[in-house]
Amino acid sequence: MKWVKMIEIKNLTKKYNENIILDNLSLIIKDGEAVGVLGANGAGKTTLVEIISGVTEPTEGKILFYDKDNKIEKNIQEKIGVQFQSGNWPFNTKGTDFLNLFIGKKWKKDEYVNKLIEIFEVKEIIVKRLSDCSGGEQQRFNSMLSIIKKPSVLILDELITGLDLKMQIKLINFFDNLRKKEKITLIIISHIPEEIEQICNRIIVLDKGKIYMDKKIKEIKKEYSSVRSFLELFFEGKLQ
Ligand SMILES: Nc1ncnc2c1ncn2[C@@H]1O[C@H](COP(=O)(O)OP(=O)(O)OP(=O)(O)O)[C@@H](O)[C@H]1O
Repeated sequence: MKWVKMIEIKNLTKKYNENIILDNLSLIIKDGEAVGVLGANGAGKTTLVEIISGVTEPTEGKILFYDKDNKIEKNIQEKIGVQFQSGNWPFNTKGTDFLNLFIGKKWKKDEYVNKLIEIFEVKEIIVKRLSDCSGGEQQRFNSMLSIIKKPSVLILDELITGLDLKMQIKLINFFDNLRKKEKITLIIISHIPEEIEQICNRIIVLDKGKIYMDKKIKEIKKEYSSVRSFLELFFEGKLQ
């Protein structure tokens, strides 16, 4: 089957003052791929996905979606769903306020939204002030919001960090099935190799703002038996 180039990153550099966070990075993500982005704290993972989603401007370089510049085609970014690590909710905001805003009052009768509320177990959470919710509860709500508009590219930043094991298993399976059924393109940042191994078919390892490795999960497993063993060698500095 012929593959389609979905996201193309060309010579991307991001600097904060004189600090180079992303260093002349180029990358192509194909339609329907599930890419895991790994690397140490501060490697530039969140900055990279913030730039892809349009939250942050690059210092240099370009992001193209289906060969179109995202600066010109702003509506392309509406097809991107993002779940970032945490939300800064305005005081007093409830989950239901966000649902009213995103979907309109009709969300109560929307079958898809109600199914998501059930899967993410947020029925009791959305009626509380988000600032009063626990970290894990906010995380569940954030993840649910990321797919509420049925995006064609979904970015998950540390999806399961801070969730209890039951929820971790449930959400990994949910996103894995969603990707297979809906054929969405997934970009997942995680420090949990098993999450990446189950959902993704490719990994990108960032090291100090550069791509250290870009490989198919199949090849990683063949060479190192698992993503965890590969990462252990990487972080111990035992890879060439
Ligand atoms: N708004 C900002 N201003 C200045 N420096 C920033 C800003 N945002 C990020 N950085 C810096 O950029 C670097 C990369 O941050 P980023 O959040 O992309 O890393 P990460 O790989 O996602 O890390 P983690 O695994 O800890 O989440 C860090 O050194 C961070 O301090």
